Amino acid sequence: MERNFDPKQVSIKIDTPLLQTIDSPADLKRLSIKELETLAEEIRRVIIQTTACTGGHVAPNLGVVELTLALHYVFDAPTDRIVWDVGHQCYTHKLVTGRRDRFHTLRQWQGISGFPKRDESHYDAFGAGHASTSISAALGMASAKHLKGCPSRIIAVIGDGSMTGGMAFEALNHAGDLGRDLIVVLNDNEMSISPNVGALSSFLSRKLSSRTVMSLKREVENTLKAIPGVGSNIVQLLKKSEESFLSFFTPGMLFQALRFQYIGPIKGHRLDRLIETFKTAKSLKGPVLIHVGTVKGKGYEPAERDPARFHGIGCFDPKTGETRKENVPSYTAVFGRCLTELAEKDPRIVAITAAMPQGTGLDVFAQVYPKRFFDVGIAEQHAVTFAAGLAAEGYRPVVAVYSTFLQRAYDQIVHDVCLQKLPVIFAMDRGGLVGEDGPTHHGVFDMAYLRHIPNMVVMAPKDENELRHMLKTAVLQQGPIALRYPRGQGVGVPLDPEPHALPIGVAELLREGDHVTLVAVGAMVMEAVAAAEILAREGIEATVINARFVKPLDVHLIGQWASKTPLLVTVEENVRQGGFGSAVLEALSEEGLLPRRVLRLGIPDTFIPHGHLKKLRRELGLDAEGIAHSVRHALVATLPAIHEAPVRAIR
Ligand SMILES: Cc1ncc(C[n+]2csc(CCOP(=O)(O)OP(=O)(O)O)c2C)c(N)n1
Ligand SMILES: CC(=O)[C@@H](O)[C@H](O)COP(=O)(O)O
Ligand SMILES: [Mg+2]
Repeated sequence: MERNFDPKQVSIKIDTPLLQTIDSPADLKRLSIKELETLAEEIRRVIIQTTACTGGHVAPNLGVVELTLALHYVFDAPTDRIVWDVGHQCYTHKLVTGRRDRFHTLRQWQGISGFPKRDESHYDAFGAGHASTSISAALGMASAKHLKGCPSRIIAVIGDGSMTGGMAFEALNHAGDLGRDLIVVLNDNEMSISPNVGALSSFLSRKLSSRTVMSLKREVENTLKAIPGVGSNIVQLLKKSEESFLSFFTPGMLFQALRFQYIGPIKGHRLDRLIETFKTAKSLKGPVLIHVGTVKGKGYEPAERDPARFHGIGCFDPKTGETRKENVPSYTAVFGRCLTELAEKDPRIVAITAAMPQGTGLDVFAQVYPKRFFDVGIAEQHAVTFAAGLAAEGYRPVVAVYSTFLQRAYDQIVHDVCLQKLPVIFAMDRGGLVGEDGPTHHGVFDMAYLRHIPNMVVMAPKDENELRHMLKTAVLQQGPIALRYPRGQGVGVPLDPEPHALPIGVAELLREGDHVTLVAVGAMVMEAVAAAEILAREGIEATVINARFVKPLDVHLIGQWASKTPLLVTVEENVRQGGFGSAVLEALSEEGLLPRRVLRLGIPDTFIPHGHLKKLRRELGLDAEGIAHSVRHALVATLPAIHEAPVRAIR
C-alpha cells in the first residue's frame, strides 16, 4: 500500500556548483570529461528534485543526460539544429541552454514548457509533443540549409519507440534518397512508454534468435558465394566471427539499406565514447545514423526499476518514488475495467492501443484477454485502419487512444471507417484540457473533427458511471461511434451494478429554470450544474441539459428549452469553432428554433498553454464560477442588479 505522499512537503535544495557556471552550451565546451560527468550527476539531481514537485517525464530525461551534454559539447547550437522527437526528453537541453534558473517553473502555468518550444528559446529548433516527427523536420531543415548553401549540421534525436511510427520511416526513406547531410541519433532504451513492441524493436535490440541468425547466415553465404570473384572474399570476412556477422546483419543493415551510414550501437552513458562518435559523425557527408544504447531512468533507482511508471508521473517523493494515492478512480481505470467486463460476454470485442496500454487503461484488458489485445506501436493511423479490418470481419474493435493522438488518423477515420460504416469504437481518453502537458496534448479538437463525418456518432459522458453506459451503447452500435472523456479522476459517483445502453441522440434534463438554459457536454456538465447552483443563490434560475450526444443532437429537448428561456448557453471543453455549440446553433437554426440570445462557452481560437487543469479552466471561464459569470454578464441587461466579476486573461 502506498503512503499518501504530500508534494507540498518537498522543497528544492540542490547544490549544483558546476551547473551554476553553465549559461549556454559554449560553457560546456571548456569542461573536461571528468567535469562533464560531475555535471551529469548534478543535472540528474535537479531533474529528480524538480519533477518531484512539478511532475514530468522523469525516466526519459534521466536516460539522455550524457547524450544531451555530448551533443551540445560537439555541435554548435543554435547554429547547428538539434531536433528532439516527442520532446519529452529535453530537460537537460533546457538546463544548459539558458533556462536553468527558470527550471523550477517546469510545466507550471506561465513557466517553461515540458517540451521544446520555438517561442521559448532559439535553442529549441522545432516544437514537439507528438512522436515520430523529428526526422521529417530535420530533413526539411537540412534541405533548406542545402538550398541556402549554409554549412551548419542538423541532428534529429529519436527514441526506439518513436521509430515505430510510420512517419519516421517515410522520412528515412526520403533522406536516403536526397542524400543531404543529416545526423539521426537513435536513442534505444528498448522502451516506448511500456516495453517497445514490434519486429523492428527486436531487430534493433539484436534479439534475433540464434536459429534466425544461423539460417540468415547460411542464406547470405550461399548468395555471396555465387558472385564470381568477390563473393568468397566477403564470405571469409564474415566468417571471422559471429560478432562481425551480427554487426553486419543486425541494426546497421536496415539503415544501410536506406542509404544511411550506420554507427553503433554505442554506450549512451559514456561521455568519452559519445563525444568521440559525434565528432566522427560531424565529419561525415550524407545521412548518418548513430545508434545509442541508454537506460531509461538511469541513475534513479525507482525509475530504473519501473521506467513505465516514471515515463510521465505526477508529484512524487524523491526519496522513495511514491506518489499520492487518489481515492476516486480515474475515467481511464473505469473504462479499462468496464471494457474487460463487457468483453467477457461479447467475444467480438477486441482492443487496440497505439503504444499506450497503461495510459488508456487497456493493460487490464490485455492481462485478461492477451489474444484479443493489440499494441501496434506509435502508429495511430495503422491502428484505425487495422481496426477497420477487424470490424469488416465481424469484430467490435475498440481503439483506445488519447484524443490528441487520434488527430493523426483523420483520413483513416473518414476513408477506412466511416465511409464503409464499419462498427469501430473510438474510446478517446484525455478529451478536453489535459493540464501540464499543454497545447500539444490538449484534446480540444475532437468534437469538431468528428461531428461532421457522415455515419459517425459522438458522445461524451458527464461522469464515470455514464462512461460505462456509453461504452455499452458503443458495443451495440452498428456503425462508427466515438466516446470522449477527460484525463484524471472521475467525479466520484457510485457505479451502477450493470452498464446499460443509452438511446442514441437523447439528452438528459438535469434541472429546470426560467432565466437561462445551460446545455453542457462531457466534463462541463458538472461545472454547469455547479454554476446553476451559484446562480440560484442569486435568484437566477437555470435549466441544465446534459447533451450526452454531440451527434446526433437532441434538437427536440434543446429546442424546447431554448424557446422557453431568454438565454441559451452551450458549454464544452472543446474548440468553439465548429464544436458542440456550433452544432447546437446549426441544428436550432435549421429547425427555426434559434432563441434571441445564444452564448457559446468553450475553447477560443487560440492554443491553450500548459498549467494546472483547474487554473486553465478558471482562466478560460470554464469552471462553475466562470460559467456563472458569463451567464450574469449576458443577463445583465435584463437583470441590472447583478454585478460583473472581473473578466479573465485568456478568454
Ligand atoms: C503520436 C503520438 N502517439 C503517442 C504518444 C505518446 N508517447 C509519448 S512518448 C512515447 C514513447 C516514446 O518512446 P521512445 O521514443 O522510445 O522514447 P523514450 O521515452 O523511451 O525515451 C509515447 C508512446 C505521442 N507522444 N505521440
Ligand atoms: C509525452 C507523451 O506524449 C506522453 O508521455 C504523455 O505526456 C502522457 O500523458 P498522460 O500523463 O496524460 O498519460
Ligand atoms: Mg525508448
